Parts: sequence; C-alpha cells; structure tokens
Amino acid sequence: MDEKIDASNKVQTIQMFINLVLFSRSFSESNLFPRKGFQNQVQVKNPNLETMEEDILYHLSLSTKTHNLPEMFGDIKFVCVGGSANRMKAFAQFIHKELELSGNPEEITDICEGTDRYCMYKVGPVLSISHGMGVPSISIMLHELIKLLHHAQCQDVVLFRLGTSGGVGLAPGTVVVTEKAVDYSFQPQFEQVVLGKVITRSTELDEEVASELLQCSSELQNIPTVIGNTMCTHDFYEGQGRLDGALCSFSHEDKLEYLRKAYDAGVRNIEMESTVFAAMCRVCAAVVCVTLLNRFEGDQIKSPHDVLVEYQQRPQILVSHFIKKIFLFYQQFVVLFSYN
Ligand SMILES: O=P(O)(O)O[C@H]1O[C@H](CO)[C@@H](O)[C@H]1O
Ligand SMILES: O=c1cc[nH]c(=O)[nH]1
Repeated sequence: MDEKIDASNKVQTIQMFINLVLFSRSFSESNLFPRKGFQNQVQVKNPNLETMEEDILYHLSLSTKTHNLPEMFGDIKFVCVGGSANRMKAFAQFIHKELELSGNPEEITDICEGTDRYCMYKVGPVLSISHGMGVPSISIMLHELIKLLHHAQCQDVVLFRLGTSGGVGLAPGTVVVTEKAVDYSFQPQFEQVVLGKVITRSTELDEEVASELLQCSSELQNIPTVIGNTMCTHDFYEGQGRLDGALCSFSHEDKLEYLRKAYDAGVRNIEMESTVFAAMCRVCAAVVCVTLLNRFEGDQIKSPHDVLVEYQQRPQILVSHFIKKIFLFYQQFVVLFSYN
C-alpha cells in the first residue's frame, strides 16, 4: 500500500515537473523575457536606464532611491490591469479571498496613494493596477510598470488586462479572450509617433495563456467565453462607429458596414487599450474583456447598474481561476520538492 502511494507521488511529481517546464516555455518567447532557461527576468529595452542613478516612476509615486523595489515587488507573478480604480481594488480584494491569503482584504492599501493618477494593490503574488481610459493613459502606466517589474527583478510574470468592451455580434455579457489585438484597419499592429515618424509594433499575445483561459471558462458556470480579435480604437464614440456622440460624420448604414467588415475580419469586441498593451507586454500577456452590449443592436449602454457590475466581474472570476490554478500548482511544487 505504502509503495503504491510512493509510486503515485513520484508520478505526480514528474507530471508537475513536466507541466511546470511546459508552462515556463510559454513565457520564454516574450518581449519582456529573453530565453534564460527557467528563470525569465522582466527586461526593459532601453540602455539609457543603465546609466541613471535613480529612476523616478513619477505617475506611480515610486522611485528606485526611495523604495526598495525588489523587497516590495520581487515576488510578483501576475499583474492585472483595468481601466477603473474601483474595479482594480475590488479585484485585489477578490483575489485575496480566492488565494486564501492571510490578513484582512478590506485593509489593503493603495501603494500609489501619493498620486491620484493610478491605483495599485499588491496581494501575495498578484499586482492589481488601474490604467484609466485610452492608449496614452495605459501607455504611461505600462512604461512605469514594466520598469518597476524590471527594477524589482521579477521573474516569470504574466500580465492580464481585465476590461469592458462593446461586442460585435455577441450577446451582452460574453467574455472575449483576445486572439489578436487589431487596429482600426483590423491589422495586428500598434502605431506610435516617435520623433515625428510613425513606428509600428506587433501586437502578438500569448496563445497558450488564451487557450488555457478558454479551458478555465469551461470549468466555471455563467462565464460565456469566446476567443476572438479585439479592435482597439482611440475614441469611444465616432472612433467606435457610434451614432450617439456629440459629433457624427457618418450614417447608420456606414456604421453597420464597418461593423460587418470588422466581424468578417474576426473582430468580436471593441475597446481602447488592447493594442498598446499587447505591443508593450507581448507574448506574456492576455486581454480578457466582457462585452456590455451588442454593437449591431445599438450604441447606448442600457443594462441596469447591477447587471453591468456582474458583467464586469466575469473577467475577474475567469482570470482569478487561472491564477489560482497556477498559484496552487507552484505551492504544491514547492512542497513536493522540499519533501523529495
Ligand atoms: O473597462 P475598461 O478597462 O475601462 O476599458 C474600456 O472602457 C473604457 C470606455 O468606457 C475604455 O477604457 C475601454 O477600453
Ligand atoms: O462599447 C464599448 C463598451 C465599453 N468600452 C468600450 O470601449 N466600448
């Protein structure tokens, strides 16, 4: 009997080891992590940083001189970002309970309280940060976040954007895990003006994390989830083909024609940050947004407040299920290896 248990423990250990290797491999092709075997440290692609005595992360109200970043953040494995400060606080409290961490989730404090630009909460291995609305706002936060993870010597980090969006041909409340983040012309690219010239960056995301998230959704109830392309725009109204803004330069037919073209190009939802998020975080990242309405059916978001709150929780529940799986796996791995 004891021998049987021993043998099954060994099989389990080997299986876990294989899983861990496979999982680590999925991180290793990222922009942030050069291949360094098992431990992939978050990298920045800017040689100027090496020559700086101090790096002030102004909008996060943190600095390499005034804060011990490795001590504060070195154990981060998951970063979750989303537009609203309240949502990201609620997520931090939710994941605190889900991971059964010690301490009172109601007492978590905003690490960035020195600034009202963004809020940031750390719960165990998870960092939850708000980014505001649109590309410029998230881009500033991501520059400072990626430098923070680098200065803190974080390894094997996965980043998630937990957001809301307009659905394209989907029932409201559907969660879309982004396959490709595309621009207004449905291309998987992010254009940025640098020194007066347009540069283009790829917006590839982690396929394995996306399909693992789809798998997670099948293990949960009431989280209808699809994988599809996400179109990122620079505006909520005309930029997303809405007829109800303060300005409107096109007809109802023009709008439907554009949405149909988007649908045919694989677009299933529209939001305002995915391309820059993907371009900056690359293959160690996933975008998970719930749809608040079906854009073929209208432009105004009419669902009652409690329905919208429940919809917003869906990406949080899905991603927390994913994190919990990995977190418990790592914990078991550490326990098994300390006994073997
Ligand atoms: O739900 P969040 O994360 O704020 O994202 C979506 O909602 C905002 C518009 O209402 C845009 O920022 C869009 O990307
Ligand atoms: O239609 C929508 C809904 C939420 N967020 C967006 O960007 N668009």
